[in-house]
Amino acid sequence: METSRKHEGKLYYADECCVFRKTKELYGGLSNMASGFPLIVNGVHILSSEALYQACRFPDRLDIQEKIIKERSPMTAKMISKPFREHTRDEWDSIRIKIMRWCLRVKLAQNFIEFGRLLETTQDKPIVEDSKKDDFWGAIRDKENPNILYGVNALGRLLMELRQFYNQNRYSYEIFVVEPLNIANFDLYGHPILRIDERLKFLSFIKKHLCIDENNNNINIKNNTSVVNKKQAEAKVELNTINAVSEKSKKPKPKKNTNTNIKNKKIATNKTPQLFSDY
Ligand SMILES: Nc1nc(O)c(N)c(N[C@@H]2O[C@H](COP(=O)(O)O)[C@@H](O)[C@H]2O)n1
Repeated sequence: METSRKHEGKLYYADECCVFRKTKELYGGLSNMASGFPLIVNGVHILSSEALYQACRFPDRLDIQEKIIKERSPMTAKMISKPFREHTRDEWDSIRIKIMRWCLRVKLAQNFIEFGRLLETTQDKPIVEDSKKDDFWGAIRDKENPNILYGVNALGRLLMELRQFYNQNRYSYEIFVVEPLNIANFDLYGHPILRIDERLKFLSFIKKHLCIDENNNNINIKNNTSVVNKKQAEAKVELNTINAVSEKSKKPKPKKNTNTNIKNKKIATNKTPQLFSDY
């Protein structure tokens, strides 16, 4: 159970990580606050993973779920839930990581090209949500050295876990089929949340963007302008640009850990296991 363990904070060097705060920044799409990654659960259209996560707090309150889901802005969806926090389901703190992991899996299954591409651009670097005051979901900048962030970074860690899952299971059944969580009252609008199965949708997406010549069994990408192809080309250009920029901006590392507040904190690098696999 999450509550029985203390989550360990980690120290991150921003210049070695993929950091996101604002949704319009390079890695902003990793934030639950990002729009452009719509979801459908039990046939209900939900505009962001934030709205889905917040709605999961209130399985017994259809009215609150509806208020959250009908909000256009993800941030407002979170804010609108605040006055109702006392109605949050009882065991929330012990299941919120599981719920967030599930929300991210749905985001990937239903936005495979866009979100997968974004995960790819993070290579194998630590992913960190740069937060002003939330050192559980994100990590907070050190006042003396803003290159240093410290926090549990739960969202960043779940995204790294998802990236690993994506790299190991790309185009597989597991990516496109997301089972509901095995917890009581995992409900939306009074009905149990059902399995999400995006296989047919993804297949028809692929078919739409391929020319299938059934006479000689050839499969061609339409005029080289298929969405998949174009996105992959764009991702390559973007990655090259990121690499070029980070090569250019290689500068001597700032002095590390001179600040006594952070001296004994664990430093996270891309070699540090930082997943939540046991939850
Ligand atoms: N207040 C706020 N502003 C942002 O810009 C954020 N990215 C977040 N963090 C996100 O809030 C969600 C969790 O909220 P609660 O645990 O219900 O407070 C989660 O998506 C964080 O990533 N918060």
